[in-house]
Amino acid sequence: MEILFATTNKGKATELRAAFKNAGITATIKTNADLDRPPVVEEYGTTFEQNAKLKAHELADYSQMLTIADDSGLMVDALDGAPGVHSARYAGIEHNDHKNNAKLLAELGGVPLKQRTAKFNTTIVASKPGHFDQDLVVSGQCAGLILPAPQGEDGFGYDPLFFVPEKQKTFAEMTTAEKNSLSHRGRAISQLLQKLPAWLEQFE
Ligand SMILES: O=c1[nH]c(=O)c2ncn([C@@H]3O[C@H](COP(=O)(O)OP(=O)(O)OP(=O)(O)O)[C@@H](O)[C@H]3O)c2[nH]1
Ligand SMILES: [Mg+2]
Repeated sequence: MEILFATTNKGKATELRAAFKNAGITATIKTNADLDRPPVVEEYGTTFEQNAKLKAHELADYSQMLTIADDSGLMVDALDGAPGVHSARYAGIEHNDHKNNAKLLAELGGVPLKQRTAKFNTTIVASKPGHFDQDLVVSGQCAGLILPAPQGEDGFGYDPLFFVPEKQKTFAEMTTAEKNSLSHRGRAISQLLQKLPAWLEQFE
């Protein structure tokens, strides 16, 4: 089986491929980087589900492949849920992980650790070209704390700041397998893998 993962984020692709492999699924996972001039999707939705559907539908139309897309974000309680659906472009137009992390730390300046609670969400949508009214939608969450300084070298995005109390580690201090075992994305992917076989059957 060949699946397109409609993403430009290499970290997401690494985690999804590892989770599929760990579950014994032998699908070939392609991403936008494997396509010739893939469309750039404008993520103008106001929810994770809307943005995941925008990515899945545009790339499914373009590639005519079975397509999944992931829209994720970090919700920080002391910031009233920001950056939320705007997590990728938190630092503005010229954003990158480093600038996003710096902005997050600045916004949380002076807030004590106990009040730096946050939650990650991943929503994944699976879409079949021509059948967008039958999308499969799953989500996963993970709770943690935003540290006052980065810790760890692995992962991507806000990983060095996101501390998971049960493990006493940030996501950036975990292996891919360990992060997948408890992360928002890992949980969404396990929902996806549970539901995918029955969802695919309706198209046979
Ligand atoms: O610390 C993190 N651990 C994660 O597990 C994680 N997953 C996503 N993110 C960040 O949150 C935004 C999502 O935006 P997003 O869903 O639009 O993704 P993206 O724009 O990077 O790629 P694409 O899939 O849209 O092409 C981006 O800034 C990502 O870097 C994470 N940060
Ligand atoms: Mg994006």
